[in-house]
Amino acid sequence: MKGILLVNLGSPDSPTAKDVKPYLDEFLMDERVIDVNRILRNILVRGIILQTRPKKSAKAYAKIWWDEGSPLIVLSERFAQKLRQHTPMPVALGMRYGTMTIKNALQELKDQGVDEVLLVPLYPHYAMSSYETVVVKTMEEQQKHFPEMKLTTLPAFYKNPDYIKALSESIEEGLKDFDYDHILFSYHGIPERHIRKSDPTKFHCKIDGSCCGINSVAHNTCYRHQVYDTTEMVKAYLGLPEEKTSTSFQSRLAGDPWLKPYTDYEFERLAKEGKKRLAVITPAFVSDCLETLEEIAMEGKEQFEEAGGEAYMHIPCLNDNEVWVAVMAKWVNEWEASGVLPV
Ligand SMILES: C=CC1=C(C)c2cc3[nH]c(cc4nc(cc5[nH]c(cc1n2)c(C)c5CCC(=O)O)C(CCC(=O)O)=C4C)c(C)c3C=C
Ligand SMILES: [Fe+2]
Ligand SMILES: [Fe+2]
Repeated sequence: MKGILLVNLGSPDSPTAKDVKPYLDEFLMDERVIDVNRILRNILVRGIILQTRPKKSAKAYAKIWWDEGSPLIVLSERFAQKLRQHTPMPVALGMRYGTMTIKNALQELKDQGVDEVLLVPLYPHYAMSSYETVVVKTMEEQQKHFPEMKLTTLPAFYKNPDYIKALSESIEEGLKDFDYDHILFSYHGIPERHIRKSDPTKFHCKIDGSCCGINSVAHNTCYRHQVYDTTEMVKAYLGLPEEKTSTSFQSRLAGDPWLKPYTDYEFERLAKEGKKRLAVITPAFVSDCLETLEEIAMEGKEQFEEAGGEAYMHIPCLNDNEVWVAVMAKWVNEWEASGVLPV
């Protein structure tokens, strides 16, 4: 029997430093997230970052935590629950980091008689620190614990017309009562080095957009290329004027150069340029989470208003939006019926 495994990033069990620490330890010790050799990663993560970050992150989590738990987990569960109503197949939900493990989710599917799994990384874009690490971890767990299971993976859906339609319509809905001067597409950042590492040709990606018009196999794994494609396709779908939109990258850690422009600098630039009413969308995330609810909806608002902005709105992620659930149901049900995956 076929079944569906949804995988998102994960969250700590509670917004306390005690629970945030082991979660961040697992997250940041992932070689695809902090991609230096193991010894250096140990020093960097355990010797430096984890000395102070858990307390700071726990405070941020406490600001967005819901009675039911972490927004990312609750919203992913709601999405899974709605998807179950649209497909006859068993649907399980696992997280790349934390206690809701991929192994347990695979076990849940096995217990329901599933021997053929479609893995759905809940990320629209390919990055080694998001999509790729989910695929690698799931393959490891499958080979180790469920060798009899067959595993297929949904491709990154950043330019799939059904996804673009669902995302665009959700943005349109979010904007219906907000008269905006500008829409900022803010994506999670990654170190520039990750772009070069993920380029199979080793020479295509120039990290300035000059390469993106040249057809290349590199685009299949280029996060920067893919997010700009999403922005352009949404702009085209909604007929948004060029001068009223821009793209930026949020959530960087100190150290190496990350993809630019940085979202926090953009808040200041846009406000100073007289864009008084700003809408922000965050399409790197399918579910609202710490990075959208705290960094963008709370901190971002403050930064924009301090720089002279007057009105600010964060448009929610797709979460358990009905159109989005129907799109995912269409993709998984087509896979069940004919083995065909969306492109
Ligand atoms: C080297 C560090 C990081 C990389 C690279 C990175 C890439 C990346 N992350 C997401 C999605 C999410 N990240 C979230 C939180 C988060 N991310 C990092 C670091 C990197 N992410 C940290 C340290 C944290 C924890 C919070 C903090 O201390 O600031 C979340 C939110 C999780 C939640 O519980 O709500 C998401 C989602 C993507 C898509 C991505 C690469 C494209
Ligand atoms: Fe992150
Ligand atoms: Fe390119």
